[in-house]
Amino acid sequence: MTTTGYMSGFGNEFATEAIPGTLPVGRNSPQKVAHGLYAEQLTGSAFTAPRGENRRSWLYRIRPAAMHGTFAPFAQPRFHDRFGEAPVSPDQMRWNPLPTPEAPKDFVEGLYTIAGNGGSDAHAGVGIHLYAANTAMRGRYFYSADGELLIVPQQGRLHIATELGVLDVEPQEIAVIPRGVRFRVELPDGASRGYVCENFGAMLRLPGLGPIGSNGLANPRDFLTPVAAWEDLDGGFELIAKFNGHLWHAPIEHSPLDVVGWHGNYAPYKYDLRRFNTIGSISFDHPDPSIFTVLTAPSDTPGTANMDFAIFPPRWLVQQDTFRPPWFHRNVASEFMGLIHGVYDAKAEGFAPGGCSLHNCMSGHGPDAATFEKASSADLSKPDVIADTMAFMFETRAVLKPTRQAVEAAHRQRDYQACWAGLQKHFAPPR
Ligand SMILES: O=C(O)Cc1cc(O)ccc1O
Ligand SMILES: [Fe+2]
Repeated sequence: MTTTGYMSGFGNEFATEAIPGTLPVGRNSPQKVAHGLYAEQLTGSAFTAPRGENRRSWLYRIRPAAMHGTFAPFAQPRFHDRFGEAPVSPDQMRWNPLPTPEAPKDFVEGLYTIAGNGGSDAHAGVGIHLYAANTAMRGRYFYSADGELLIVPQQGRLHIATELGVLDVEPQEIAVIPRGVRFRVELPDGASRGYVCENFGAMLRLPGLGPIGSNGLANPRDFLTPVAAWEDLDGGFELIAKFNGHLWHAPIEHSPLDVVGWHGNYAPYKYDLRRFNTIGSISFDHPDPSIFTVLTAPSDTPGTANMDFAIFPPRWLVQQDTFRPPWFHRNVASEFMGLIHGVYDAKAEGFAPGGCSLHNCMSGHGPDAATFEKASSADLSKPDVIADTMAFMFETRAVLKPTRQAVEAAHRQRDYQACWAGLQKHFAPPR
């Protein structure tokens, strides 16, 4: 039964039942569960993780997750963890959008790994994937045991039916599916594309706000977790798993989306990026992009994230005696950027919605020549408004190694570095 609806809050202890009386009261695993269901715990953190980090949910379902056939390798050669097979150069790189598939492709078939680092063994790093798909997943369910999936649709809505409920997301919204949670994606608008960050590290969370105070950036109540929804389907279905860097599939005789009620704090969620409370300088200078962090996945080193997810939303620029767009820079972190909507303020041309760029550790980058010329002579007595735009960045601690298919792709802009070639020498030392 497909119930739709959401519960608000980030990482809350939720409780939801699609049939009243499903959830046991005062215990998790009674001798007999209501309505003939099975109880099953799904744990996303070490059992003994500190309370604030501890994530698990109790699922009350028609059949346990253990019931399926034997896994065999699943051939989808574009989706994998083989980062850096081609030499990893420090070149700045940019790509046009992934072409729309000609043949039918569902979400899993449409995934295309562009870069990554680390892996599931290390519980550190990320896989960065694009997707371009045109059909619903039919009779097919997927999960990643390797990482949680941060899904950023760029074109076309996604109807994501998960074990814990249904998420409907549209471009400028994101969805996060925890490691291990099984789901099916349908495409209400047909041909769809976007970006996926598979986070092998500690789970994404809201950043600390420090002196910003108790409100701002992404506010917890704007995160939405689905209410329980179940389907009771028998048939010859397929369960696809990403496990230890490889894809596997097993026959399954029923839909695994059969959870009638659940409670806990390990669950998928969605967030509308347009709700982000953007904070910036109201005096001078352009702040570090950490001010735009939506979610962060920490590493073992305090303050040095495995991965940060930052956005560049519409905002006012009012800084005085300041070069207002992003400055020229080099960072220890590595930056993968995508554009969901509109134009990005550091790139006048060539960074297309659906496209992406990679600026690795210590590789110089910044505004292109056209943006530099315009911003260095802009009238600062008036505020600028950056409207109708949504870019994002997956920023990682370790070098992002592009895949061979990404380095060799026809849709890679081999002339990307030329965007800085027109920067003039203006040096005029005093005589
Ligand atoms: O490279 C980029 O465009 C992303 C970025 C934006 C910004 O405002 C400051 C630093 C930074 O890396
Ligand atoms: Fe940058």
